[in-house]
Amino acid sequence: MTLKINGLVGGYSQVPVLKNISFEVRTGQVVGLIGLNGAGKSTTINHVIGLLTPQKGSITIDGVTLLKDPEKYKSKMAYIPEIPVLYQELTLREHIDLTIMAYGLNKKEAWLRAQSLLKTFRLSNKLEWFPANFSKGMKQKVMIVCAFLTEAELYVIDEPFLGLDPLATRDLLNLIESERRRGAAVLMSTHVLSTAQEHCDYFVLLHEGRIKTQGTFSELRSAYQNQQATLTDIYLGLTQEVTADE
Ligand SMILES: Nc1ncnc2c1ncn2[C@@H]1O[C@H](COP(=O)(O)OP(=O)(O)OP(=O)(O)O)[C@@H](O)[C@H]1O
Repeated sequence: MTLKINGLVGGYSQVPVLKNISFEVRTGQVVGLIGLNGAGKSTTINHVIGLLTPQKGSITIDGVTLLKDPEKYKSKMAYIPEIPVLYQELTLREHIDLTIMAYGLNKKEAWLRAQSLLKTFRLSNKLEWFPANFSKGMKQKVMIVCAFLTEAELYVIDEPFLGLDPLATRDLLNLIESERRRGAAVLMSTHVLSTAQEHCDYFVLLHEGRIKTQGTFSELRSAYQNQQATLTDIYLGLTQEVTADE
């Protein structure tokens, strides 16, 4: 699987927030989309999931655009939004059934995976609960369970660690790693740079809708001319550089 973003110009109505964005996410890769507030991370993700249409450039999954074959494009992807979106009138069990139906999964196999995910995220005894009864973190865990039970080829995760407790953060990171080993690709935006440094193997640093730099951590360190630099050092260095430029 290859997600290819090529020369993307995009954004909202007439305002092109993103200016010529190009990067790729391949099978077995965890790519971190890093940037300051308002850099364009969520806008990029909204283009990838098809909420926004490119003004210029293209986004393809294995050569297919959303326009050309929406079913094929979307079936390869599972998305976890920054703010959980759940159906108030559906129980946790019904959310899982709905996901199984929407992705055309084998019900028995998918429920086996769901049971294991529910156990991991300590939700096994809450199958009959409605979203109104869940805390913010629990809602996020429901989104995680539903996304990961699909065994997607590509996971798109917007700010995955906000609102998760340390135990759930660790469990999500373990899950991402095991899915990566299975052959899935992950694109995630995050501000938690220490975690990104440890768990992503490629980084795209956005600033004001442009890619400031991209590469593996060792490539970023080389470009920054400091082999001891942390991702936070590089990020802050980039910010200062940008501020100084202005
Ligand atoms: N619905 C919208 N309509 C118009 N402009 C928007 C909309 N959403 C975001 N923007 C603008 O697009 C730019 C990029 O925003 P985006 O949400 O992609 O940033 P981000 O990197 O995800 O930031 P954060 O870390 O704060 O979530 C900002 O200038 C923002 O004001």
